[in-house]
Amino acid sequence: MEKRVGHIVKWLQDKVKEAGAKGALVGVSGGIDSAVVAYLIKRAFPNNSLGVLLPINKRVEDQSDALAVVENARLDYVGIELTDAYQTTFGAIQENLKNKGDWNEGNSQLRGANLQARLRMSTLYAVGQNYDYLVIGTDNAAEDYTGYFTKYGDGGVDLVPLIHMRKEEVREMAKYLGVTDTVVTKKPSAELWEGQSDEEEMGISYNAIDAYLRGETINAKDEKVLKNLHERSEHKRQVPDGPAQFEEE
Ligand SMILES: Nc1ncnc2c1ncn2[C@@H]1O[C@H](COP(=O)(O)OP(=O)(O)OC[C@H]2O[C@@H]([n+]3cccc(C(=O)O)c3)[C@H](O)[C@@H]2O)[C@@H](O)[C@H]1O
Ligand SMILES: Nc1ncnc2c1ncn2[C@@H]1O[C@H](COP(=O)(O)OP(=O)(O)OP(=O)(O)O)[C@@H](O)[C@H]1O
Ligand SMILES: [Mg+2]
Repeated sequence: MEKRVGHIVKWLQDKVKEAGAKGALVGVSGGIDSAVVAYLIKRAFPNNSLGVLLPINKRVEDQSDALAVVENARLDYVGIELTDAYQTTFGAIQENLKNKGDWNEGNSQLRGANLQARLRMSTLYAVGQNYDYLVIGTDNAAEDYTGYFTKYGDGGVDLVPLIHMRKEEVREMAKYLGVTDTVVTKKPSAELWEGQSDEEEMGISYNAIDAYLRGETINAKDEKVLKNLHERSEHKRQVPDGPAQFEEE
């Protein structure tokens, strides 16, 4: 495991150097993926790394798991509450679309959730440029394959060090790095709404996704769910499409 950690750490150092940047930052949620990245950037850039706590509808001091992560990783950090920014922006969208008679209540929870992820992304870039740090993403292989992330939200980052790691491998690396049991064993959640659970929302378990990514056969129902998630999210793994170059006849 030390070699695998070293491989990613060296890669992070090379990429940051190549970009002419000074270091790296990550949004720390209190979940396992960002905890692993927090430890990795601390190793790669001991004096030029930052954890950013971005609570929405919560106080920084109430993000106890995220605070424990940065403290245990000895990672410098800053907390920025985005509750007002979120409520003002989503409130203005709602008010204006309602006045226009076009407000769609149907998927408003999901739209609000995606706005939260994108406000976090915008904040991370603004903080990153302050320090000349790159923004490090936390997407793992399972999230990438299923498209379980917000396009240009938590998916809007400069580097993705965990992208080839299954959830089980992230867990193993977390234990190795010294991430606390509370974080390692916590049920994966985007925490974009009360009671949200990755596995319930996706309709498939990380164990089944990991098994598929290991090349094993999974049951037909899981395979169908997975195939559907993967196909529907293909656009998130591509650069935006454009028409073919127009040629005058
Ligand atoms: N074929 C296509 N070609 C080009 N663009 C296409 C498209 N289909 C949709 N789109 C665009 O993509 C948008 C939909 O994608 P997107 O905005 O990502 O939204 P969507 O995939 O609907 O939702 C994001 C999912 O990721 C989950 N999530 C988000 C953030 C963090 C985490 C976490 O684990 O922490 C999880 C969230 O709970 C939700 O299930 C559409 O509104 C449209 O603009
Ligand atoms: N409150 C928050 N403060 C800062 N960053 C956040 C916050 N919530 C989410 N993020 C960012 O969004 C990323 C995506 O969330 P995601 O839930 O997939 O990862 P995680 O919370 O680290 O792990 P898990 O998937 O096990 O919950 C996080 O890793 C983190 O970088
Ligand atoms: Mg989470």
